Amino acid sequence: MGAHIPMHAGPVQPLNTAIAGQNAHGCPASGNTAVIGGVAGPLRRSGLPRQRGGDAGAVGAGPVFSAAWATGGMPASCLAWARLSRRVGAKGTPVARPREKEKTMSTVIKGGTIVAADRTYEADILIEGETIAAIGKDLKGDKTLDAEGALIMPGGIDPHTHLEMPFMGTTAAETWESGTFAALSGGTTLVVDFVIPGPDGMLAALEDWHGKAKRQASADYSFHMCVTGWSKQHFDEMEKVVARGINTFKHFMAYKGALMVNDDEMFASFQRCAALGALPLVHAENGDLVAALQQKYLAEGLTGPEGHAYSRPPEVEGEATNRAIMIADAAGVPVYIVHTSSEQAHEAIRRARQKGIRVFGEPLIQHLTLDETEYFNRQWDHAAQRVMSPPFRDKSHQDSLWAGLSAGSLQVVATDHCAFTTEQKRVGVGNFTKIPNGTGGLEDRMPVLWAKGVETGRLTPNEFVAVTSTNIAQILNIYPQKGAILPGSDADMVVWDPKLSKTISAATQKSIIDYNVFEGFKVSGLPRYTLSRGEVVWSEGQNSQPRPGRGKLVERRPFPAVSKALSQWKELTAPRAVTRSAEHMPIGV
Ligand SMILES: NC(=O)NCCC(=O)O
Ligand SMILES: [Zn+2]
Repeated sequence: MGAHIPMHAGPVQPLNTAIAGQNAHGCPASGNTAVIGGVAGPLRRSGLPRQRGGDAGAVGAGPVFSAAWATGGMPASCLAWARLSRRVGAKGTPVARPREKEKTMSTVIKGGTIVAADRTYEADILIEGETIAAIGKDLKGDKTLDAEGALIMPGGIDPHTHLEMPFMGTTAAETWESGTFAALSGGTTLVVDFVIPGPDGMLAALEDWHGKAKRQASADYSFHMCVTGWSKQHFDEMEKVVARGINTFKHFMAYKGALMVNDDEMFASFQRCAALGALPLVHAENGDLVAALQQKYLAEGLTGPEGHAYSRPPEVEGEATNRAIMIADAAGVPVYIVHTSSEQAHEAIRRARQKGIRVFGEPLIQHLTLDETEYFNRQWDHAAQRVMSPPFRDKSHQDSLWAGLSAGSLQVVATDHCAFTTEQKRVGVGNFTKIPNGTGGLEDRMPVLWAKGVETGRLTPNEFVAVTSTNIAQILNIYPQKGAILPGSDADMVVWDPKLSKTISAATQKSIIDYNVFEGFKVSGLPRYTLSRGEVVWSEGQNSQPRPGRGKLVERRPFPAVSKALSQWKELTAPRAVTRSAEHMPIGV
C-alpha cells in the first residue's frame, strides 16, 4: 500500500463494556427508571445518543485512485446519519421500531431462570405490548406463561442467511416464509439476510429484498448489503443504504468472475465503510487460488463433490482472512469475518485481536459439528448436499473453533443458511464447480449448539447466549433492543426446556428442503415457547403455524462504539507531514 500504517495496541475491550449505562435504545440509562428486581417505571424513549457523522482523516494509507469515490475515503458528510436522524423523529424515537401505544394484554413469564450473557438468576418477566416492562419477583399480568424448569434466554439472532438467494444460476429454495418459521421453531427470532445487488444496483436490490421479506417473514429481519464491484455508483449508493438502516457491507474474496472483489476494490469500499460508520463483512477465501485449484482437479478427472473440499483448503481461507484484516486495518475500519471455518483463519483473527485490531469471527454451527468426511460419502447426493464454502474441515479445526468461542477470539455462531434442494445440487453431477454452494441450519443452530456445546461442557449457558444473540446484537448496534432481557428490550425470548429432546430429521423439519445436514443428530434442549415482540410464535406440541407478514424490519444505525473508538485512534495515530523550515532543507534543489 505504500503508506505507513500505524497499528494500535490498546487492550481488547470485552464486547459488553461498550454498552454500559445504556438502555434498550442506546440511550443513557439515567432516564430509565426500570430496574431488575422491581416493577418498572415509565421508560424514557428520547435522548438517542448523538452520532458522529464521519471520521475523515482517520485513514493512514494513500489513495488508490484520485477521485474521491475511487478510494471510498472522502471526508464523510453527515448526510447518511442526518437522513436516518430525520427518520428517527424529533424526540428520537426510531421510526424503524414503532411502539404502538394501544392498550394490549400483558403477559408474565413465571417460574423460569433467566440466562443472560453475563449472569443467571431467577425472576419473572412482565411483557407489555412488544417490550419487556419489568423483571422481578411475583409480577402480575393478564396472562401467565409457565417457565417452570426452563431457562429464559434472549431470542437467537442468526446474522448470516441467504433466503431465496439467486446464486450459481439458480435460487436458494428456502423461502422467506419457510425459513423464518423454521428459525422461530428453533428459537431464533431475528435473521439478517444478504442483499445481492444485480445490474440495477444496491437500492433496486434492496427494494426486491424488502418486498420478499415483508410479505413472507414470520420472524423479524434485517439486511446486510453486498459490495460486488467498485464505481462511483457503489460509493454513492452506500451512503443511501446506510440511511436506510443498514450498517454492514459484505465483500466476497471468492467466487471469481461472479461476486468476487479485488483488493483495491475492497480497500476502497472499506474506507467508505469507515467514513459511513459501517462494518465491512468478508467472505475470506482466495478466489484466484480456488479458481486455479478447481481447474487443476477437474483436469485430473476429480469431478465429484470431494473436489470442492480439495480446491478450498484451509490455507486459502487463512491467507484471505489475514489479508482482509490487514486491508481493514489500513482502511481504519473494524472487520467481521463470516463463516470462519479453519484454524488458519482463526489464527489470523486471534493474532490480530491480540494486537488490538478490531476484528470479529463467526464460525457456523455446521463447521463446529460436521467434518470433511461428509464429502467422501459414496452417495453423490449426500456429499453434494453438504457442498458449501468454505467446506467442512477435518476435526482438528473444530477444536480450534470451539476454543475460540470460549476464549472470546470468536464471537458469533451463525448458519449461512443457503439451502438448495437435492435436485438443484444435481446440476453439478460431473463437475463439482457447478454444485450450488450452500447448506441449511437456521432451525437447528440453537439446539445443536446447546447439545454439542453446553451439554458437553464446551460452553456455559451464558456463553451460549453471548454467541447466539448478545454479541451479534452489540456488533450490529441493536443492543439492547435485541439480544438482551432487560426492561425496555423487545420481548424476543426463548423459553428453553433442557429436558425436551428430539432426533433431527428432514421428515419433521419446518424447512422445505428435502434433506438435513444434521440428520440423525440427537439433541436435548429445545424451545418450549419462542416469543417475538411479546407474542408466542412457537409453542412446543401446539402445531404452531407460520405467520407471514408478521415479521418486522429492524433498521440499524451506523457508528457503533467500536467504530467510533477505532476512528478516534486512527485519527490520533495517522501519518502527519513533518514541517521543515528552510534551514533544514537541502540548498539549491
Ligand atoms: N456459503 C455458501 O456456500 N453459500 C452461500 C454464499 C456464501 O456465503 O458464500
Ligand atoms: Zn460466504
